Amino acid sequence: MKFDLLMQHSRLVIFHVSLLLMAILLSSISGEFVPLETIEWSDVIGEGSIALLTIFWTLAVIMSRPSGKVTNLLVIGLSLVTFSAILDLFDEFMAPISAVNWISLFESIPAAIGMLVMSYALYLWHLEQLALNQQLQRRELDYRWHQEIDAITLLYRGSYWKERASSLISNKVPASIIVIDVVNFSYVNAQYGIVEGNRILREIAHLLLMNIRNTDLVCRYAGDRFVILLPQTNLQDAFELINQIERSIENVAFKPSNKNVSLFTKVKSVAGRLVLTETTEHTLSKLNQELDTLGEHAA
Ligand SMILES: Nc1nc2c(ncn2[C@@H]2O[C@H](COP(=O)(O)OP(=O)(O)OP(=O)(O)O)[C@@H](O)[C@H]2O)c(=O)[nH]1
Repeated sequence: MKFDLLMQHSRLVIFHVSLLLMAILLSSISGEFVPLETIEWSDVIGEGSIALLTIFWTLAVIMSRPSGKVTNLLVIGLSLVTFSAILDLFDEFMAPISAVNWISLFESIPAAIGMLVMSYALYLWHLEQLALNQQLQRRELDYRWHQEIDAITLLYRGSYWKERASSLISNKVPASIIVIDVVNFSYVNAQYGIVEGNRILREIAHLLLMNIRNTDLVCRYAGDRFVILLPQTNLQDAFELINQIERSIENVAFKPSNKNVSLFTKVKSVAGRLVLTETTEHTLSKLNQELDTLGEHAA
């Protein structure tokens, strides 16, 4: 949960607190306190828990989600349910002072509307999640392991790649491998600083993702080195992909911030087969050695 999101959603916070206060105010002007011995404490615990939990869920939504329609609708729906829950709770402590218990009319209607609004919000959330899953597809092969995500490029780390490659070996799925290294990356760091270097690594990761298919997996291997797993792909297609990747990266003009310059980056790459009879470490180590001895494609 991020507390800065609480500030960013200040209007939603004000809306939720206002409804909460309005429910307390309405309850207090519509009735008078009943003697303690007539209170049903089991009802108080049940209804109080609902009120507290809806407040907690609202806070959780506000502190976890970015601004937008889904967040607004979730908070509006939850606030209406909280409103009804507070009226319901106070109902246990107060007896109506007028003949018509108009408060009870308010008890269920906001909750019903709130549930409808939340159902629509959850439907939109589902659509949003489908779009996010699509974006994630080329970042994860067939299962999610969030602690293995590299914070700079948001790609999975090499260990995840090895895990997925070993799984292909166990299932005897043929595959090709590409290892990519940014040429002269230490120059970028020295010239523009580590923060800009990180940004360029992130941009290169995006370009790599753009170049691969949904069935492929690209991971950050280490430093300025990336590794791609291409299931059911022959070596010729892997070399074709290398060509496309190298061309797409060398044609992009990166713009380091605060400098009016364009930075062109190059990568060098090698491709090989995933060998079903040896460990992924061994195959990768051979490809890394080949990459280290490779003459730079860059000028
Ligand atoms: N900004 C940034 N730099 C990193 C990160 N990890 C490694 N590096 C830098 O990447 C550079 C890698 O250096 P080298 O392995 O010599 O590679 P190179 O300078 O690209 O040289 P060649 O590969 O021979 O072309 C070093 O300067 C590291 O400091 C990182 O997470 N962020």
